Amino acid sequence: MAPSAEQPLLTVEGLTKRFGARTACRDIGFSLWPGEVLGVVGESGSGKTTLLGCIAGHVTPTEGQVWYETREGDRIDLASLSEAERRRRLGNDMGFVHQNPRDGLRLDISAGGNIGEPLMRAGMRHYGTIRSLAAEWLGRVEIDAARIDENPRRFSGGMQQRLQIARNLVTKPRLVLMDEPTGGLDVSVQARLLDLVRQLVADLGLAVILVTHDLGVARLLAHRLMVMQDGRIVETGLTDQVLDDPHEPYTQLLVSSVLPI
Ligand SMILES: Nc1ncnc2c1ncn2[C@@H]1O[C@H](COP(=O)(O)OP(=O)(O)OP(=O)(O)O)[C@@H](O)[C@H]1O
Repeated sequence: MAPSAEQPLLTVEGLTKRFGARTACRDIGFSLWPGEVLGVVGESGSGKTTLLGCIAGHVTPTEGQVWYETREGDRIDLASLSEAERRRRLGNDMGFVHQNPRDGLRLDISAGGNIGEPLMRAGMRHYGTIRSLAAEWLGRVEIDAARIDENPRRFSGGMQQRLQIARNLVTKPRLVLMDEPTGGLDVSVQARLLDLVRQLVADLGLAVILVTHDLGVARLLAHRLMVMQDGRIVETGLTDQVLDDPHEPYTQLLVSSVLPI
């Protein structure tokens, strides 16, 4: 179970996103508590990625608020902040793991550089400390620390994804957004990565919003599930409850694999 806390880390209220005549997200509202893993599932085009983008700041909502409880205890609306202000207030408190690791890594620098860069951005200056933290994090994501100076272009897809995760977690964010983190990988590589993610999330007490097509991934990682259809939340509840005893007809179809997700 997710640890309890007095205040939600994130509260989304009345979030709507329209692209011209198309409404990708409609009046979305939910809260996420520290240490909680929330899975977001639904068929293709249901608005999952748009919702994640609105929280991450990649997409500007048309209406609504994204309240965030900062480390200092302030409640700020991320939807109303400029990019610079968002960076200033949030710092490294929120990570984003892309489906394609190439979107979240720098392929022109070494593996160690990919982990060290966010530390330097956070103000760390001592080269020896940065390098030893990078080596430690390579080990934590099961990459041989001897490969610290290698370019990640030479890594397999699974290794690149693990490096992307290390780059995101090294600065100790409290919230990590994940968009299909195991999407492009072989089944055996997926299983190993899922184990690793599950362990890191538990060890670090991370809150996660996980967008996934894969209900198996959702079952393994998520404490709670939110089912989206046509931009709306149609069902939400504890993961086992939603998957084993879905109440809404749409969720029943989704769980019985009738829908093309
Ligand atoms: N930049 C955009 N411009 C116009 N329409 C968009 C844009 N981004 C998303 N949409 C539309 O918004 C709706 C929701 O898309 P979104 O990508 O959020 O769904 P999704 O559930 O993440 O789907 P998938 O699982 O296929 O990624 C879709 O109809 C999509 O075509």
